[in-house]
Amino acid sequence: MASPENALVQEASQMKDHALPPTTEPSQPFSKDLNLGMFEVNQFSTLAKGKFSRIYLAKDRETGLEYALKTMRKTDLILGRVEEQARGSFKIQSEMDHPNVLRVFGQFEGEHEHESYIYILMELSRKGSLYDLMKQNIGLPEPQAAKLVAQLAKALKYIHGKNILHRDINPENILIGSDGEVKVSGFIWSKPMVDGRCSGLCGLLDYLAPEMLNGAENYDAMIDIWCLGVLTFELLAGKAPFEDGLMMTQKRIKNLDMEVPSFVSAEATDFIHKVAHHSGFANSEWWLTRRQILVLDPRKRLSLEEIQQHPWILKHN
Ligand SMILES: Nc1ncnc2c1ncn2[C@@H]1O[C@H](COP(=O)(O)OP(=O)(O)OP(=O)(O)O)[C@@H](O)[C@H]1O
Repeated sequence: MASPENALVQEASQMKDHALPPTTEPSQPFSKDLNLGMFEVNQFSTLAKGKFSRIYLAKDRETGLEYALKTMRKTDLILGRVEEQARGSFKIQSEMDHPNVLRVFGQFEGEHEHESYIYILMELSRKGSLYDLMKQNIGLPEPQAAKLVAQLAKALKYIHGKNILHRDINPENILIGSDGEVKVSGFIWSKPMVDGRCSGLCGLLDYLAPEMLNGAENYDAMIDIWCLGVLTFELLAGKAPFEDGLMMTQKRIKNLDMEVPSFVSAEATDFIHKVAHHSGFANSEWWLTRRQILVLDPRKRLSLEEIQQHPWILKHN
């Protein structure tokens, strides 16, 4: 099973001065120190619960702008040994500025009913997460899935371009913006790469890459591409490809033991599948000449550029 590892402790970032633009959606970090009193928070209506957090709708009393406020009890973070990661993730995410990455606007600390909390003020995702979206569906329509995957590839290219590995791409960490666009979040396990590589075991069991499970001391950006492949499968099939008991899931990942359902189109299957299961594709020109996403050897996985050029992505975008 995934076990946490410590990320770098990082200082909270310096916020730049700004004036809030006259829109209903927040777009800039705050120039002043934040505190809970500045926001109207309905504590009885939780937007969602995370592993270490609760997320509330928070309205800026001065501007009326709405945010999502993530509240994390310090005791829970310390017990879960993730306090450093939580602080580090804010630093990483606050330096991101991309339409497909969830924005964070500020971080502050405070006391509430004799407990210490860390608060993170974020862009509000009004449509929840991919996890919420998939709860209602048995697989998404392919055009919708291909659009989401294309946006995710763009977001990952941006994140990798900032020398960061996300390391926890999964449906709960992909939020949906007001126009249905992808917003990557959940940077708690994200880490800067050193010479293009990272180390440590982390992430959701169903999404762990084989090189992590095989104990690779360090790995590269292909780890996130593996997760993108697992996610593509789950978006289309309605369940993750290796979903099973704890030990079996690991075994199945290592053996690439998965079966794309027959209702998934040939192009989409081609995008995600190990061809051996589908003899119909074993001799296809695409398979023989190009690499795939869900392959055991990270060096043979599609790159983010190749993903964007895949016929299934091009057809629906
Ligand atoms: N900005 C947001 N707007 C709306 N809902 C959100 C927002 N951020 C998170 N959520 C909801 O809360 C859930 C949990 O959030 P998140 O995954 O960030 O918490 P966590 O599990 O404590 O943290 P992490 O994934 O970093 O370990 C998400 O799956 C999503 O449904």
